[in-house]
Amino acid sequence: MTISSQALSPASRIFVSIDTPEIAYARGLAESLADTVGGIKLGLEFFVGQGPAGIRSVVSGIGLPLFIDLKLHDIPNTVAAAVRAMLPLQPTFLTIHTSGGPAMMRAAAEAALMTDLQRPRLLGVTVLTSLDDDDLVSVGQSVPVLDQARRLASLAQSSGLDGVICSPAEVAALRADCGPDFVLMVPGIRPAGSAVGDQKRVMTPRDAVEQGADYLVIGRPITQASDPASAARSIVKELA
Ligand SMILES: O=c1ccn([C@@H]2O[C@H](COP(=O)(O)O)[C@@H](O)[C@H]2O)c(=O)[nH]1
Repeated sequence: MTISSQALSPASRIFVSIDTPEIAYARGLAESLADTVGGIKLGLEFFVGQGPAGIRSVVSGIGLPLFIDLKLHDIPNTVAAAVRAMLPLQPTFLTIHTSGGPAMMRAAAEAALMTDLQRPRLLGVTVLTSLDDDDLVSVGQSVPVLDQARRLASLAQSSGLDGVICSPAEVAALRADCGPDFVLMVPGIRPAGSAVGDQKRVMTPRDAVEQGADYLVIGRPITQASDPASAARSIVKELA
């Protein structure tokens, strides 16, 4: 599917990351942000706590695209089976790790087609935004983050994925490498003055979009704010 990033409204670029194991809290956040953001992301913390039924409870009737961010990483047969198992939830986006290799990515891409409904778009995690060059050295990947992200994004594209997760710092290079239709979904977003926490490669929302990001994944700067809807509106305003 071709996506024109320029056609996206500021609000529709924002996937709010609801990271909690609590179903009522997650549902409350989804309801309070439904008019302000473009999508809901639920990841490992929520899925381990509440499973598929919990996901249904949070997004039912909210009317926003669902991004299930489980970052699958296993042998091809197992990852493909997990992708198939997620299809009834009708996610718009799913994640797998590109470091699982081309066979795993191809198997996941084939599995994503096994639905009569709209197929999910598969995104590959390149280098986690919580890592820097020194972290890659410590796990035996002695190349700069940028080079590793470019390598993994190109591998993801040739293996049939729809896009990747990358930090804002790599967006411009990956856009040039992979073209306008390859989805760049970007966490590590921090409005000016907000706490960085465990993230290492960060940028403001506006700078990330100016670099060429299609979608922004934003968690704590919205969900931990005293007024999450107001925090989300400020970010939309910054992007407008
Ligand atoms: O490289 C990655 C991949 C995924 N994430 C996820 O995005 C959100 C970010 O939350 P913040 O609170 O805005 O830091 C979180 O769910 C991560 O699991 C990422 O940060 N980096």
